[in-house]
Amino acid sequence: MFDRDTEGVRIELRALTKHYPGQPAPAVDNVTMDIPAGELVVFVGPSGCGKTTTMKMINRLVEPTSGEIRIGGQDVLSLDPDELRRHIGYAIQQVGLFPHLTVAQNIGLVPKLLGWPQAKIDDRVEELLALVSLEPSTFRGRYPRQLSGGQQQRIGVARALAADPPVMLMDEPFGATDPITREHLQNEFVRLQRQLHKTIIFVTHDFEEAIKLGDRIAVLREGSHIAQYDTPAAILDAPADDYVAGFIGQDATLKRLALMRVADVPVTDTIPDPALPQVSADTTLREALDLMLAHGTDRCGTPTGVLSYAELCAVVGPRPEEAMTGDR
Ligand SMILES: Nc1ncnc2c1ncn2[C@@H]1O[C@H](COP(=O)(O)OP(=O)(O)OP(=O)(O)O)[C@@H](O)[C@H]1O
Repeated sequence: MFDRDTEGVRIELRALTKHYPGQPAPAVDNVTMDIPAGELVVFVGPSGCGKTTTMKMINRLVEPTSGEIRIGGQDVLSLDPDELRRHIGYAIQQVGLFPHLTVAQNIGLVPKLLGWPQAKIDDRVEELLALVSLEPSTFRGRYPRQLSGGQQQRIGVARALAADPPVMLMDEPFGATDPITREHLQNEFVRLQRQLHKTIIFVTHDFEEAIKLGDRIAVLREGSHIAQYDTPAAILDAPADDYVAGFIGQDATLKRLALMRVADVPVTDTIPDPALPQVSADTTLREALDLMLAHGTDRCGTPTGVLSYAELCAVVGPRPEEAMTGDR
């Protein structure tokens, strides 16, 4: 199988099509796309455009009508589907934890199927619970009904990571949580992916989530046709057409701030001021701006000094619409 290495491998879709029987048009129509090794690619698009169908063909929960899928160069359609699924992490909104199994048993399910010795499974469960910020001694023996929605989704992500697959498919995995929990899970997930370098396809309706998590975003139309496939910054700077611009909405500048971190901005005032609200190097500029607004100040303390509102605005430069009406 393609997972001799636990870091990501490339995924290639070639003329991939799914026509469900009895439907007038294909749900996925002739899609060709490369997902680079170790990158997180987000599929965004309206309900029914074929995001889930595209994803489910990759782990063969849905059989393609035609086309090719390669993972790490290997032809997926020639592999045994059950065997394939044991080597691809899969996390979904409904989580799908088994109610009669403990957290530890749920996480250990795939490693057990793969024949890992129990001691190795136990170690892995401990490691994964810590990774998703749940105290192992508190949570390993609990049943899913004894967890909050956000905790269940973390277990879902831990379970998908259990056998250290190079490829993860994630279908709105944080969808069922409130905005604060969701933001927390997203931040943790960004941190995790920086360490793990999996190849991840992540489906969401939420363009903000796509910007925050994606190395690249595929904006999809009906039939999974690709409207634009590029980095978040490139899409925000130059949306391919009105359809893509519609996803970005009015606040492109704020979204660009969410892409940058405090560490990206050189500050001129390098004298620390502990009286100011403080941010870390990893805080996004959007969060730094929110903090300034919440404290009614135009400055905040950073690990290297003081960041001002003016410096923060300067990094995003002119807004795209201003740039377009500039001196041309
Ligand atoms: N098993 C099925 N049989 C027939 N049609 C289906 C089946 N599953 C999905 N479809 C249809 O295929 C199209 C694409 O569905 P899909 O679930 O892939 O879209 P999606 O973009 O993931 O939508 P959502 O964001 O609402 O989950 C829809 O028109 C849907 O009704």
